[in-house]
Amino acid sequence: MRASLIQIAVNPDQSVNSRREYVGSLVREEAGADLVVLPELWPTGAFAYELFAQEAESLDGPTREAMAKAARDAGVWLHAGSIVERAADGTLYNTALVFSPDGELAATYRKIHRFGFDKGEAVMMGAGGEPVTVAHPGTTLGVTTCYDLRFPELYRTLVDQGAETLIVSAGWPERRRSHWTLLAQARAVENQCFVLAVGTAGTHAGVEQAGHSIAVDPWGEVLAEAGAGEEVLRVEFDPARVAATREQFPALKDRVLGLDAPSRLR
Ligand SMILES: O=C(O)CCC(=O)C(=O)O
Repeated sequence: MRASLIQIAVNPDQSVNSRREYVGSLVREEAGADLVVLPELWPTGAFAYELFAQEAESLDGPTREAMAKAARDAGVWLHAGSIVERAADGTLYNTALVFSPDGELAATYRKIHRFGFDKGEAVMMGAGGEPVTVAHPGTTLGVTTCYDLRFPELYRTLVDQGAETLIVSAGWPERRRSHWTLLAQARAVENQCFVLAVGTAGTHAGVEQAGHSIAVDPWGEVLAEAGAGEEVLRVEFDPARVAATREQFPALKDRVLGLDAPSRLR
C-alpha cells in the first residue's frame, strides 16, 4: 500500500480558487499511489474563522468538483481533507470528503470534536455524530479530523467498526507539536493500527502550523515524518501487519467493556 500525505501551507495571499487548482495539481502528481491524504480545511485554513461563512460550500460545491476530478485524473483513492460545509438548514460543519478513483464521493465525515472551547469552530460549527470507516480495497480506513486525535474512545469505536488504518487530517499548531507526535503514536499502539496523520505547514491567521505529518505502524514505530515546510510524505506499508500485530500481541482481546464515565465531566 503506497500512501502520499500532502502537507501544504495555506498561503493567505492565494485565492481559495487558485489553492484548489494547486492542490489538484499536487494530487495528480501522485498517480500510482493507493491513497492520497490532504489536511483539514485547506481551502480556508483551520484557524481562518473569518473565512468560514464566506467560503462555506455544499457537498456539491467547488472543492468537491475539483477534488473529484483530481482523484479521477490521478486514479487514486483521495481523502481530500475537509471543507466548511453549509448544510441545507444553514448549519456549518467541518466535513471531510473521501473519493474513490473514479471520482465518486465514497464517504463524508463531519468532525465530531470541535476545537476552540468558546470560540472558532466550537461555536461556529455543528458537531458531527457519526464515526466513519471506508472500505478501501487495501485496508479499512477510519476517518478522523485534527482535535479528534485527543479522544481515544472515537478510535476504539472505529476499531470496533473494522478500521485498520486511522487517518487524521489536521491543521495542528506548532505550539502543541509534541502532543501531535505523541498522540499519533499512542493511537497506533493502543489500537494496533497504522496511523496516517497529515497537517499543514506555514502560518495562517497568526497560527504557526506544526507540519510534521507522520505515518506510524501498529507497533508505534514512525515509518516516515515530514519536516515543517510544504512536503509530500510518501510511505509504503503492508496492511496485513495489523492482523499480524494483533495476533502476536493480542491486547485488544483483553479490553474490559462497560467502564464508560459520564460523557461530560465539566
Ligand atoms: O488539539 C489541538 O491541540 C489542536 C486541535 C486543532 O487545531 C483543531 O482541531 O483544529
